[in-house]
Amino acid sequence: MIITLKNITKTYPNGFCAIKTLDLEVKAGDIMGIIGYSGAGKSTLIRIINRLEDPSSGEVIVDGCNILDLNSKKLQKTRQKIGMIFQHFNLLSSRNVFGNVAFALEIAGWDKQKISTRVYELLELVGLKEKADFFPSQLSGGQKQRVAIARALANHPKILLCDEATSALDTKTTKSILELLKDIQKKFNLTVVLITHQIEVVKEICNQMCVMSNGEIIERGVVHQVFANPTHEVTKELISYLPPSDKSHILSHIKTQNQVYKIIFTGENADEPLISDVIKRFGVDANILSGNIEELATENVGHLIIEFSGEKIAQSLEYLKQKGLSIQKLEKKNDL
Ligand SMILES: Nc1ncnc2c1ncn2[C@@H]1O[C@H](COP(=O)(O)OP(=O)(O)OP(=O)(O)O)[C@@H](O)[C@H]1O
Repeated sequence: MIITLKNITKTYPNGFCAIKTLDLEVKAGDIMGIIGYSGAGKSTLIRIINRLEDPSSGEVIVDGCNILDLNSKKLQKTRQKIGMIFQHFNLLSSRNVFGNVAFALEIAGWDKQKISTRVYELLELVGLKEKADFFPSQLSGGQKQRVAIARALANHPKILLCDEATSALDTKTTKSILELLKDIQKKFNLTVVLITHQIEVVKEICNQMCVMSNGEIIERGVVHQVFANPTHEVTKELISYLPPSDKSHILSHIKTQNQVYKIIFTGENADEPLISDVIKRFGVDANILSGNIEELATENVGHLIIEFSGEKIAQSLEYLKQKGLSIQKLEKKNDL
């Protein structure tokens, strides 16, 4: 294990207990997602891993060393092996992109020439070589996070801690930052620990996950196993917020045969077994490719994407239309 937390507790000076006895193990090369609602204790936990926060009791073993035993000089050295990125990027506004990344190397005592080579190497890695002279105020959120990632990687860390790294970003930028994190994890065999309140972040890049609630880990395991069989109510609720799944498999059906339809039903006809009805009546086959129900403020709206086969598809569709369902044939990507 590259990170082991044993019997950790944390009570803040005001007497608030943010972490009640907690154990955590992270294997080298894992991408561990720690998810939970606001106030669960996630930030406190991740900050304990690099001792930005000291626990009230317990042990923090990073790469074989109990970091609670280290004096400040040795701790600083160890921290170079643990990069960190934050929700609000924490860049120095008075320094340009180059200067922000160089800062981590200056502190670590690198010589000037080596700093320059390394900074450009890092900016290349995060796709920002052309922006070396820009100041943080001239960058988008996604670009700022790329600078922060470059800075976090400067000293060749073994571990990268991400504190809500995508929470301030829009969906598309979030995706690109998660892609970048995935790539660099692979490239450098990094161990990544990320905290988030967004379940899609865990789904997108983590292989291991822990769910936190009220200062405790209430569920943990391999991501696909927890998703397949969540046991705790909080986990079930978090997973229920996942947006509808990836559409690539539907696209492959659209390409290979053109009897794919989107069927939309609203509140009043949602409860009738209309699909099994048409299968029986018209002898068609219906392969359900996706389905979801959105609970809107006024009414529930359901979408089914179905691939039909059989002789009487036209009659089946006519029947469903008469029952009040809206039907749209899917012929290309943009129809989805
Ligand atoms: N310095 C502090 N002093 C007292 N209480 C604190 C301190 N920092 C955090 N807390 C409390 O500890 C609890 C856990 O906070 P923490 O920030 O770790 O949770 P979180 O899961 O990261 O939530 P969020 O996503 O909102 O930051 C919260 O109730 C918070 O108010």
